[in-house]
Amino acid sequence: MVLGCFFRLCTTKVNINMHHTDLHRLGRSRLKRLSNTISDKSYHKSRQNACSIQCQHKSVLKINSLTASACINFLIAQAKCLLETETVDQSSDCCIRMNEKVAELESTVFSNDTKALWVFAYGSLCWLPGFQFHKAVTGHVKGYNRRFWQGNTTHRGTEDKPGRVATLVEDPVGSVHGLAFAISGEAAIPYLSKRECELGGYISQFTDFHPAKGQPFKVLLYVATIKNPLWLGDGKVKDIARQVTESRGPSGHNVEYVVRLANFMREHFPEHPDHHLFELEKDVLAIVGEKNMCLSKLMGTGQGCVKFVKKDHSASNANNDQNNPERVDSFEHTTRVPEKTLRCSCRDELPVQVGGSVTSTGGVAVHFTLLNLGLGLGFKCTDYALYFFIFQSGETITTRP
Ligand SMILES: N[C@@H](CCC(=O)N[C@@H](CS)C(=O)NCC(=O)O)C(=O)O
Repeated sequence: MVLGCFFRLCTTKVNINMHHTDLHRLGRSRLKRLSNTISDKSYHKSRQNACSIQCQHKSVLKINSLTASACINFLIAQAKCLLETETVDQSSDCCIRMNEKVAELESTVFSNDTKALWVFAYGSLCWLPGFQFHKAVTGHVKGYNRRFWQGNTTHRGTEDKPGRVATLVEDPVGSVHGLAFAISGEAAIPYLSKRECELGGYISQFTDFHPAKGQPFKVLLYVATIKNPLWLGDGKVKDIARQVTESRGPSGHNVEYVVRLANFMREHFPEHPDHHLFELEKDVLAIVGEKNMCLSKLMGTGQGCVKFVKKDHSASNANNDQNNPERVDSFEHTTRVPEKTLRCSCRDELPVQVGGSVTSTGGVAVHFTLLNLGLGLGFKCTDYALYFFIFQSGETITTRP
């Protein structure tokens, strides 16, 4: 069965002609038969120097359609980024570079036991992911330190008064703790590309993630490097703190960003203090006090923020095959999911679970699990498609508030 997706890359924009219903139709058959090994079958240099890559599945793999669409959109984002940086007469190089991306993605997604595309969160993504995911685990990446050396004019600052947000700076002996999300759904990658790359100046790259328990696996991380126009670089922590207390953007005050991240790190990684972050938070709160600013106002309403709790695996671990240990320290959404959106969790709770959700791409889905099989019926407002899907037992289908 061919998972056909065809996208023509032109020098100015990327069009995708992906058959949504195909994805869901493919999702209807057992997910295991779904393949998304993507390899470029052919590319050609056209008059417009466009580079078109036809993707066709190469082998049967056990992954689900949500991951497939996340992967396809990741490739599209990569191709768009490549084309924007490559001069137009290098479209053949662009396609060769795309092949490398395809191979990297293939090894990344299929080398982990969840057959998912994982994203590492170390800044606002820890408390404001904003995209659909079906697993979240704690852990760390090596070779970096977290630093507030990236400027921001689209979320926590303005052009006149840029704020400061987190990025990773390379350090051979450094490590940064955070969350890895197994993302799902076609909206996740375009959302992250816009939020992180287009609006934030970050670039995406793969690195190894070391979960609290289990083998390392590849994650996609978004990092702002010295080359991006918003880079502010090193500075005295007190000066950075002053800048933070004077910056506010469309997503809220810069103080909220620092304090929420510090709270997240204290709660989930008490044994791995981030001294740069905690010193910055201390100086920020000192200035807030000196200037008699109202912290609760600076912290905003918390709309969209999520709080993670460690999932209690004791019950399910008891009857788990020791050879197939659950990834412990995994997290699950807590009750910050709005009332109208029920969570459907298929994990060993009741034999029958009914759930409803508004999907992140503007669809409405009713889903229920019967024993270990997840069935769902949904209507996607975006392309007026009625779709039916099944999902593997054990996945927690949650919808971002
Ligand atoms: N990529 C980092 C940093 C992401 C980040 O903080 N991005 C900022 C600036 S582009 C953002 O999205 N902020 C949203 C907000 O401040 O509410 C992460 O994994 O969390």
